[in-house]
Amino acid sequence: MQVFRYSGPEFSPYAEDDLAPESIQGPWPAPTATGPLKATLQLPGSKSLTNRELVLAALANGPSLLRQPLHSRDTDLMVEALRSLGVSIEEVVGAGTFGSDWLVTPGELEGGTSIDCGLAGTVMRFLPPLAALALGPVAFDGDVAARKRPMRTTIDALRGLGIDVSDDGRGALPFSLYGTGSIAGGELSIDASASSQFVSGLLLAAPRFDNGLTLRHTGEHLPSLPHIEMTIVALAARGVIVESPEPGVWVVPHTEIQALDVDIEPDLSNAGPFLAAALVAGGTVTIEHWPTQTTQVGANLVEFLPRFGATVLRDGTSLTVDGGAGILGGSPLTGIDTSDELEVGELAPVLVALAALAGSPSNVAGIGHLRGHETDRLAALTTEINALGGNVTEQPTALELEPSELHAGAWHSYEDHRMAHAGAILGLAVDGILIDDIATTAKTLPQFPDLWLAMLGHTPSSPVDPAGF
Ligand SMILES: O=C(O)C1=C[C@@H](OP(=O)(O)O)[C@@H](O)[C@H](O)C1
Ligand SMILES: C=C(OP(=O)(O)O)C(=O)O
Repeated sequence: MQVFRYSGPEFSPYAEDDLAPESIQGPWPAPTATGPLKATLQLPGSKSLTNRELVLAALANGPSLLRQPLHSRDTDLMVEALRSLGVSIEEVVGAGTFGSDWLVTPGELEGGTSIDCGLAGTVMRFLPPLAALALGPVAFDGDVAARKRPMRTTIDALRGLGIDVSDDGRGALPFSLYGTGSIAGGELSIDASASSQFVSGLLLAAPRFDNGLTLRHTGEHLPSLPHIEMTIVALAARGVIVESPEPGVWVVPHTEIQALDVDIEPDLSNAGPFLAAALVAGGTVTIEHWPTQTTQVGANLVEFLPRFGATVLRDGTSLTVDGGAGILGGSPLTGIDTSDELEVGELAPVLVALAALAGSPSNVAGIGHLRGHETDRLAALTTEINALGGNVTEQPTALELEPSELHAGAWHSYEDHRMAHAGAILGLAVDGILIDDIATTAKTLPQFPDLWLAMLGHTPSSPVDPAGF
């Protein structure tokens, strides 16, 4: 078996103080697959669900227990921000494999604080409406890369709600708001075409506005609709019924947000690269605790991976992707053509990585707003795949891919966890891919390098069945 220059720790089920795989210094040689897979994995909790439940628990009418939440950079930033606003969040020993549960006890929201959003869209878009309910100033900033992400809609929305905001006019971080302790609410129009998170952030806080909120999206385009649905379902579970009398309009009543103990589902979008690996290496990858019903966009992998040639099997609460012989076993992938609007934009980097390895052309369309994600994902994917010999044409809102032989080379992650995932997928089939910053996966899955190696049979101490190797 090939030996990799991996110097990270043996897999341990989460070390509280060591979330980032910082022990991995320098470029990470993406391991190639040496045979068909037969791996069974558990994955940590969903970023999107964890950060919604943290916000709702912070605004609720009593304490809420979050079981098996995600412990990662994005969720830790949310926890720290809420604590600094006066919310108590205690670590509680739970039954989860990947860290403690969180007991969230709401308190009176206090301003006079600064919030580090890191590069987390959910922190920078969900927290300002909540922070505006506090009394006093709250400053928002984040990583250098975060200062490029679209925030004008949040800033305009706050002003539309009567909140005083000071910013530098770029429509981006940093900015400060001055809360007066309450928000009247009522009618508000926004253009959420750059991100669904603008809508979700307002809906999450709106039950605490004196008059609730009637929110109208005015732009032509509204991305990531399933994530708005996730927000509406999470609110409903806490007794807040959001009505949508017509597409792009949401009515949130002024009402109490009920305290609720919740189980956080595993992150199905982060299952993407692992399930995709079966199509490249061949064999099977099974994810345990796959929910039978979910609002997560990762559930759509069940629809997309078969279009490349996979078979998907459900067995109780496990989901298995069978890649057959896989590319490495001589079975080429079929390229895909997505519809006009890819609602599951979060999955795009994984789909594009598979498309780059496919034996027929692909068109991954309707992903223009991914230019405002952790990086401009259309530009980053095009640059990196083409640098390896790929044939990607970047269109304003789509990527077109033609089959091409890829070769060894550097893969830049651009501080984007899903770019790192895409590089790892290519590395399964292409020897000599060096990922510059695998540690960036700590944004939503600090265990990514360990789990990836374990899936490939490299760390027998991990919670993976290495049978078949
Ligand atoms: O609400 C959420 O949890 C998310 C919404 C989506 O954002 P966009 O609408 O900006 O794509 C998604 O891509 C992101 O990863 C998570
Ligand atoms: C777009 C993403 O993240 P964020 O929540 O920071 O927007 C993502 O995880 O793909």
